[in-house]
Amino acid sequence: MIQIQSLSRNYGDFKAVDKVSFEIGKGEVVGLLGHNGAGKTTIMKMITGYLEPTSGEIRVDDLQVGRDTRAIQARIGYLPENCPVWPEMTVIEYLEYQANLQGVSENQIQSRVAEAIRRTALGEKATAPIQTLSRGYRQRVGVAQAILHKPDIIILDEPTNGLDPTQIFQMRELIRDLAKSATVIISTHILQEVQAVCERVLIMRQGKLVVDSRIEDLQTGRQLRVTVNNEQAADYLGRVAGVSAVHKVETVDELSSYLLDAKGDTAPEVVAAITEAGDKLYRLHPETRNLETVFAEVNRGEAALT
Ligand SMILES: Nc1ncnc2c1ncn2[C@@H]1O[C@H](COP(=O)(O)OP(=O)(O)OP(=O)(O)O)[C@@H](O)[C@H]1O
Repeated sequence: MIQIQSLSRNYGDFKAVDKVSFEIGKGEVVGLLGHNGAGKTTIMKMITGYLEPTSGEIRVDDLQVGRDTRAIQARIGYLPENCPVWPEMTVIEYLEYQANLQGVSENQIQSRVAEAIRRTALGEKATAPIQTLSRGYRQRVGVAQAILHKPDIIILDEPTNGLDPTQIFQMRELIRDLAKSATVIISTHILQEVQAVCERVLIMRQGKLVVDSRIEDLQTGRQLRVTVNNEQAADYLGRVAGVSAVHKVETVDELSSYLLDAKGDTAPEVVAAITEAGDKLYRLHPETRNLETVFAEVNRGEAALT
């Protein structure tokens, strides 16, 4: 449904987004995860046609951003990072105004606004001026404006930013509800956000896409953590049968730790290789790879798309 091909955006010499490619299928709920400044907002602005790519291509089915930006925008509901809402308008006035801007026909505006208010549980605040709403309610108004035109793609930039735990819970419920009828992309720097609502994660680091995986695939991955008295042990650990990759974690007091991506139980072979190399084994234990450990790998600069 959405195809991103070698997408880049530079600001002067700085590469905010660097040759990113991915595809998102109809109905998927995808989390775009990365620390502040990783390039998430820049990607979302390019998909929604509000920012021009330096190079690369964005397609939505047979439409192309640039050539068919208007038609694509008609299919996308977008909650920007800092949702601009008019403080003096009431919720209903604002949503009617937005529905108008989004090209909803005059005779449908009332029913669309009513439906958006119902889905975002804004009923009791419908006639309140936006400036009197809490941040959680204002975020919901932002989501309500994004769904007025019944988009089949919903893009939410940091939807739970600044919300308290109850509001976060409510926003997640809302996102799950939206996901029943649309493809959803959520950008966040919060792991739990992705874990709570997404089935797939794209992890960005310094403008590059470094992980693209289904969450359940990440969680079944197994790793062995090994500590030996050799800083160069990665050379032979990588040759052990069943070990597909070696990530060096740290060297402390002349002891080096490595994480080995391993298929099945390779512990006996790893011990044999360490003995054969004449090194001393200080620690060896299995670790379950999950979103948290993968994100930590990414931020140590170890994970890379193969
Ligand atoms: N208009 C701009 N001019 C120059 N640099 C920019 C501009 N917009 C963004 N950047 C830079 O591009 C990089 C990516 O920014 P972006 O907002 O996409 O990151 P992000 O992952 O969404 O971060 P955050 O979680 O903080 O919103 C950052 O280093 C940012 O400073």
